[in-house]
Amino acid sequence: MHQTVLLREAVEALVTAPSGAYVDGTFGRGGHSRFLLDQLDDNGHLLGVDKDPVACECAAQLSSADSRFSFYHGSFADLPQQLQLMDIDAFDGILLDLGVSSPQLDEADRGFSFMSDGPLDMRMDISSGETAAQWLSYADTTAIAEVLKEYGEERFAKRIAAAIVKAREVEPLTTTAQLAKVVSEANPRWERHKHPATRAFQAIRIKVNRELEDLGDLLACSLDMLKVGGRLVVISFHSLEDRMVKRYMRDMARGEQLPAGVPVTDAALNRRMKLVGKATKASDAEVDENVRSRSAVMRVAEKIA
Ligand SMILES: C[S@@+](CC[C@H](N)C(=O)[O-])C[C@H]1O[C@@H](n2cnc3c(N)ncnc32)[C@H](O)[C@@H]1O
Repeated sequence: MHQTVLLREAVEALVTAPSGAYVDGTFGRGGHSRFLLDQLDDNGHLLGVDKDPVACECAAQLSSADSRFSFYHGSFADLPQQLQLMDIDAFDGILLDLGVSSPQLDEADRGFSFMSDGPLDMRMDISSGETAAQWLSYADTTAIAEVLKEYGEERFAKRIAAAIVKAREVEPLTTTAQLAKVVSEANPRWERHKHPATRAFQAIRIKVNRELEDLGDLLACSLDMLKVGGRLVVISFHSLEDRMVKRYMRDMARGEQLPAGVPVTDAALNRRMKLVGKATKASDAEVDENVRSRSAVMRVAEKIA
């Protein structure tokens, strides 16, 4: 089961008009979406989005029960095209609760987990794209090491990448248990409370699902998709995502990203967003109930011009 993180905090920050049009870009099992629909009146609308086919099935039940809800199976990076298909010009709010859901991690068949054995897949959308096993079957040591370093902040990236390439020369890496073993044996650093394959699995998952590219694409077009007064609410679970969100919101709020030649003193005129509150973390009570919420950081910005 997926326990929704920062449920009330995120929805309350997002909804400014009960008859508005909103997006839940990471529908998952619909925890945020259901509570969000409770805040909308009969004229409100919510578009759910998720790459995961299981999320799709869950969303189908919700759309048949509630005509204010519709769903798109695909990436939130495709939102501009989805907006064009709707009879509105812009959204009142966009919510992202990034990363993977607990059912994705818990089901061995999805291949996300080093804790249980399954096929080495790791795709959120199992209907398209390359699996982790496919990528690891041909990527060279440098490419693997770059991913481990950049997306997993893994200090021993080169050593682990070399071990992966050596292991696949003996037999193809097709299961999560094989990968976890190779990585663990090559990793000299065993951190307390952290499996030695945690960083490598996170990195490969981010690569396979193009997670940071999708987030970058969404951020780049989010302003154009929001009404003035509309809000962007993002919950991140690791520093790479949070850094991107923080920088984007900060730059928009400072009026940076000026066209070439515009004096910096005009930056204020170029402000496009204002920050709403400070970064929010889960309360101690929520962390006690749901340990996954420990690393969540929520940031909110509102379009002002
Ligand atoms: C943390 S879960 C969201 C849980 C949800 N808020 C709930 O309460 O049930 C993240 C979800 O986002 C989806 N996801 C991640 N990146 C995505 C992307 N770029 N486009 C669409 N869905 C994405 C994943 O498949 C997963 O189902």
